[in-house]
Amino acid sequence: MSLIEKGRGRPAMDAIEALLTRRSYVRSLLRHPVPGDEELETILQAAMSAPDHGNLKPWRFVVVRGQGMGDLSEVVREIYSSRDISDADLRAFVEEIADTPMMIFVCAEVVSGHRIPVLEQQMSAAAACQQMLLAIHALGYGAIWHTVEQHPLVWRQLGLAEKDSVVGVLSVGTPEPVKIRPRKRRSFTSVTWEWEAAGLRPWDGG
Ligand SMILES: Cc1cc2nc3c(=O)[nH]c(=O)nc-3n(C[C@H](O)[C@H](O)[C@H](O)COP(=O)(O)O)c2cc1C
Repeated sequence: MSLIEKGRGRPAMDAIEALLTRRSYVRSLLRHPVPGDEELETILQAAMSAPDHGNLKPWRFVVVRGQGMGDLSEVVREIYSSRDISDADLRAFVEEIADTPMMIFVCAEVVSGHRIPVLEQQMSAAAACQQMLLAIHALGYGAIWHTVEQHPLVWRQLGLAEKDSVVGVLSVGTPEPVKIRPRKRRSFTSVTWEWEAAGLRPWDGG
């Protein structure tokens, strides 16, 4: 069975269908089950196929699941407890993290001073993030990409140096089916042009 055929007891989605139907889910809609070890390996391997100038693989993935989510929520509590946030909001945020079934941090672990600029390396890591989102969706799970604040506690826990960045954290789980509607997407035509010698022509498919 090929990697792409693996899906929770059923064939994984066709690639084009996965591209056209991927959507994000707010954390509160993500439940257990999470991808098992074999599926997780497929997701992580998909990330390794991201475009990568210089073949640097300038990224680091950190999977957080099980008790790890509780530990992570305590790190969040420590960071936010000194901030201007009410006890109730802090408690809700910490609980939201602890209740998230799984997270994957996607970090750009860049090579400084390389002929490949750091920005390109970071973009590669972002492409790896998107590869994971698509694989997660194709395997029948849901996810959302969130920004991560640069904080020494987080950097230490993720094993990052100051030059590195976190391009995002993916919250992963099984979307609660009752509340899910298909996403309406704008047509590509409003943002696409055809090159012509006389100037760009709005895309009309001709
Ligand atoms: C780099 C990046 C960072 C993001 N950070 C956040 C975030 O911190 N919070 C958030 O609500 N959405 C964030 N988003 C947007 C969501 O991941 C998601 O794309 C958005 O809710 C639209 O949903 P869709 O993916 O179904 O179009 C981010 C997206 C990207 C690409």
